[in-house]
Amino acid sequence: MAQLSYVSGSVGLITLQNPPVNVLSAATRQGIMESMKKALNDPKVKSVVICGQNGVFCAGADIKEFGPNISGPSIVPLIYDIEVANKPVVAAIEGSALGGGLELALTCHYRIAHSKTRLGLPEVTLGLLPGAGGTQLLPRLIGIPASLELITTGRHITAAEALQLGLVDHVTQSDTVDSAVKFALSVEGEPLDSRRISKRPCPHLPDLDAVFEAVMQKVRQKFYGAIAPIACVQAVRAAATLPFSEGMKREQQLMSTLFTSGQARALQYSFFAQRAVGRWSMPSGASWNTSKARPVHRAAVLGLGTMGRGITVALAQAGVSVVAVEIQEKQLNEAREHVYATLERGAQQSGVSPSCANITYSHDIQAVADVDLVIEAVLEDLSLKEKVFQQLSAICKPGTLLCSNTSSLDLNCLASQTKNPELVVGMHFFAPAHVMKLLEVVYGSKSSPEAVATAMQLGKKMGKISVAVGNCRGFVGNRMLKPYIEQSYFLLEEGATPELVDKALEEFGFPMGVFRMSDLSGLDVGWRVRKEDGLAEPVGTSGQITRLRGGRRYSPLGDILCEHGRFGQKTGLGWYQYGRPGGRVAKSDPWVFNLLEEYRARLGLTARPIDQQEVLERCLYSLINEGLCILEEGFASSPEDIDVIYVFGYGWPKHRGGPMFYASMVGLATVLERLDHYYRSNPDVPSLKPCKLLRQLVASGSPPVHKWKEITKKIQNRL
Ligand SMILES: CCC/C=C/C(=O)SCCNC(=O)CCNC(=O)[C@H](O)C(C)(C)COP(=O)([O-])OP(=O)([O-])OC[C@H]1O[C@@H](n2cnc3c(N)ncnc32)[C@H](O)[C@@H]1OP(=O)([O-])[O-]
Repeated sequence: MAQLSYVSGSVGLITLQNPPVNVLSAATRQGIMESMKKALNDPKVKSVVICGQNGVFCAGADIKEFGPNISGPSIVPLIYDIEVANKPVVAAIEGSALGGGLELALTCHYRIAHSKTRLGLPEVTLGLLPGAGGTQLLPRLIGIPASLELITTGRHITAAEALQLGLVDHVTQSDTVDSAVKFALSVEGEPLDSRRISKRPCPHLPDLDAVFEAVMQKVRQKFYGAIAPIACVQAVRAAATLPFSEGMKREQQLMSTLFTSGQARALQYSFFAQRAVGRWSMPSGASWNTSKARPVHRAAVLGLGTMGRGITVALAQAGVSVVAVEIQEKQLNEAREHVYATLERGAQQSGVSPSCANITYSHDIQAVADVDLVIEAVLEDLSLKEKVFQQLSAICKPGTLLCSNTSSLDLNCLASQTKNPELVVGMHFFAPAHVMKLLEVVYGSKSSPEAVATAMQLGKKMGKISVAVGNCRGFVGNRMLKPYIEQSYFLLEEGATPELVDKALEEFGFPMGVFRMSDLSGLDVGWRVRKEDGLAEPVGTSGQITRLRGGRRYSPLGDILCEHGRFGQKTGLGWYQYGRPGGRVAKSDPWVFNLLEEYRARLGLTARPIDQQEVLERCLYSLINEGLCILEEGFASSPEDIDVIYVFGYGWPKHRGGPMFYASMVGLATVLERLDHYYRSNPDVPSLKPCKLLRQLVASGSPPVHKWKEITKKIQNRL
């Protein structure tokens, strides 16, 4: 797991060998310890170089080993043996040096990095802090402000930025190990005291208290409810105010609290869940390892509204050549400018040249004739989309994949309009499409595994986290949102205000509560769907309001707002007031309070006090219940799929893992008991009726999330 070899006469070369990313597993730690000892005791060795196998230095501690029973030598003493070594130790960094991997490099006396390396201390994203001395060493090397930024965000930086910050000594474009070995030879015999970072004082900062206070405030706001970023600030403060050994003790204290926290478990679960969704499967048994993706060199985007523009940007940034088609000339010109400006901005931020050359524009649908894949992003109207799919099927070369960005329409209807329904899949992006990480790849009843594999791979190329899901109404994300929104309306009828509901959800950790979010995305979107479904009926002058539609409880409150032209931020009025159309700052609106009072009076409803706990239980547990139904019905293949969708597409707080993980943390029996309770008092709300899978999971002793699949399979086999 770590191998010592001898090069250039006097250099001991220690190579970490733990594929794929050389994490510091027990065996690797043992290997480093033994190799170091051997190299330092060998009189022939005058200097040491540490590198990683296969072009990766080290991705840090082995997250899989985290738990109460870690075996093998612990990291801290191991890497400090390196710092105190009396022979120069040089880190040859390439690929990644992250977390414990960067801490290992920090205890080396010199750091040589390849220009393509990414470095960082991402522990905070796993609910931890850099607990192998990172919080004490980094500030001594690069100063407090830069360390605070890197440690509290976990951001990965380039080698160029690392050089600028003084984190590495030299950046090379050529062979890293060769460069490090040459460098090691050049420093053999030189004094090492000044190279030991722990011996350095932390650079002085005159307004220390003010800096820490400001950062703490920022962190509390930005990572609302997350404990790790706060502990990170506290640990760096220890570096600024205490001697090294005392600072290390403080780091360990803070780390031990985080290590066993529920937030750390949730974030580490999420780390593996993000990777697990790539191992997708379909109910037919087809899966990622039996299906081959086709190459996509040239793609087309059809319809250049907000979504189409974002998708064009994302494709171009991924290096895919794009044909962007918009029938309306004015819209096409606007889109061209918008896409160009977005690419320019993105290029400025990332320091690379913009990818505008990759895009050609056309107002003629025939322009898609020779592309490998089309993403349709026209208006969300079934008959329009059906027509477009008929045209695409006639125009495109044989084998072109036809994808729809629909967020809710039946993919099978679109596929049925084409000659080759097996080539049709959904690619449901989230706005803004070039920013949001999530992509739902939707397979219909005829989609081929090859088509799914291609869309999944293209998503990855675009930097998305792609999740394969089945073709049910609203797919996974929007389907689960429906009962969540429905409950929030019912809560208003019963006595809550938009402010109360939003506060409960925002304190839970959502960036926006349900009403602020509806105002942002536009109330008219849901209204149009409800009208198509025959649910939204005008209240009319008679003032007759029916709260039971199709045998289910229904709240027309959202429809009433739309009838008053209150579509949210874009009209300046929605559940809140925004001062002007397009305004962003939500203010309470007495009009809404009056509406609610009149509405309740008209229906003879008495407002009752509603607390935040009830808001959370009703909104979140009904959403969780829907997620479990989706699993039961096989439209998602694992709880990880659902959790990743919610964290990366719907603002579910990362440190709560996702709805399925959260349910298991709360206790499935509790979720079941509360749903039973609410369903008893609301028998006309089917989404509160606990699903079979939930009952089955509780009856099976509430197994952890990764074991749910066994029970889901049993239910599906019985269905
Ligand atoms: C006192 C202690 C203080 C220190 C704490 C730490 O260091 S905390 C750690 C701080 N470090 C981090 O947070 C770094 C986390 N890692 C990363 O950010 C990325 O993996 C990468 C950028 C290194 C490579 O990206 P890429 O897209 O090329 O590849 P990929 O992402 O697909 O990974 C390939 C495989 O390796 C697996 N695996 C990876 N890392 C770890 C790990 N640390 N552990 C275990 N496993 C890990 C990953 O699950 C996947 O396995 P699968 O699914 O094939 O079975």
